[in-house]
Amino acid sequence: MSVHTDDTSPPSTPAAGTPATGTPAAGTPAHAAPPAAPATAPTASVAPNRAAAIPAVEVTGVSRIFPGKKGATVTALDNVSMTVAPGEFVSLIGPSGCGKSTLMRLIADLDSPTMGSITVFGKPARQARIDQDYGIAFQQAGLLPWRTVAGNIELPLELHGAGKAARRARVAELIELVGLSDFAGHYPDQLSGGMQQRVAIARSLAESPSLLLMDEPFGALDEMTRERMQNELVRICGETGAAVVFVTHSIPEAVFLSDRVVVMSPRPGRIRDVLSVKLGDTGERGENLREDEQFFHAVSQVRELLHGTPAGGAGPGGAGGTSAGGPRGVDIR
Ligand SMILES: Nc1ncnc2c1ncn2[C@@H]1O[C@H](COP(=O)(O)OP(=O)(O)OP(=O)(O)O)[C@@H](O)[C@H]1O
Repeated sequence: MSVHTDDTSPPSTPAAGTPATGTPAAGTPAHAAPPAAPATAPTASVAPNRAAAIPAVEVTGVSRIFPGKKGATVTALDNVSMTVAPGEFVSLIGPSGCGKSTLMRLIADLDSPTMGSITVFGKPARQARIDQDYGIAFQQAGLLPWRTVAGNIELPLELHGAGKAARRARVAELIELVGLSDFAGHYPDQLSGGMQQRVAIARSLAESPSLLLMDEPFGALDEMTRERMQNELVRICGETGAAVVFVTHSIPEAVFLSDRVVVMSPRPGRIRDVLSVKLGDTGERGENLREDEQFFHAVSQVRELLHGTPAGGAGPGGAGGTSAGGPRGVDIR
């Protein structure tokens, strides 16, 4: 997924030195099973048992239309509605150009919807950005090369005026959380890509956000490192209780990490379907899950949905079609 060069730097990740190109990522479980949603605009909604809580993210009827060439327009998103519960991990998956990054950027208030509204913990996206209510992790780690691991992680705390002692204590905690205790004094160019990504994730967690926006954070990593990072992300989300909106092109990654997978249609981006993937609480999602039959089953379901054949066999307009009837569930607990 791409983020365009007119982007501003991510809000809660230190702006300085963060490339203008990149992609976001991130959370924990909640299982969606909204009753009915309009067939024309499937809605990824919050699970009934969380309905009382203020959603981490609420996207309502959002469209984003960009000016195109010669007076034409590009509809990147068309009437998208989606709710992410506190502590829930939701992945967005869909063909290239379907608007995943656009949606992320709107949630992060790096861009504004043409129509519709977005709230983060009940606040307008703009206010949530000002209040630093979320952390962002991008495809490129975006670390400052002249700062050490500790210095990079510390930056958002420094920028927001935290005292030295508090910063040091928090940085030590975060470095341990991402398993880089032996590398606190190293510089980014002394680290592997996976280690740099862990630094970026630690930095995005510095201010203990209740929401992480992650746009293909592991996209540039080799498969083994990527799986290790996924395991770590599950563990971190379990420990912090953060909600996560996570963009990926990898179906197994989405299934492994998520409570729900939101499948988007080709441009103009709409929510085609929502799959509830209940593959266990964070503590239960270990390596063995990747070999589990239910995991493969969920992967197949998402693949079918992506190809436009809803899981369950019916076409998009059929009984088992879009999430108008609620997300499908795969539950191996
Ligand atoms: N600032 C912009 N100006 C014009 N068109 C844009 C702009 N940003 C995005 N678009 C268009 O909106 C559509 C969605 O782009 P977006 O980057 O959100 O897709 P994506 O799903 O993230 O793609 P990918 O998976 O390839 O990264 C694309 O057709 C893109 O060209």
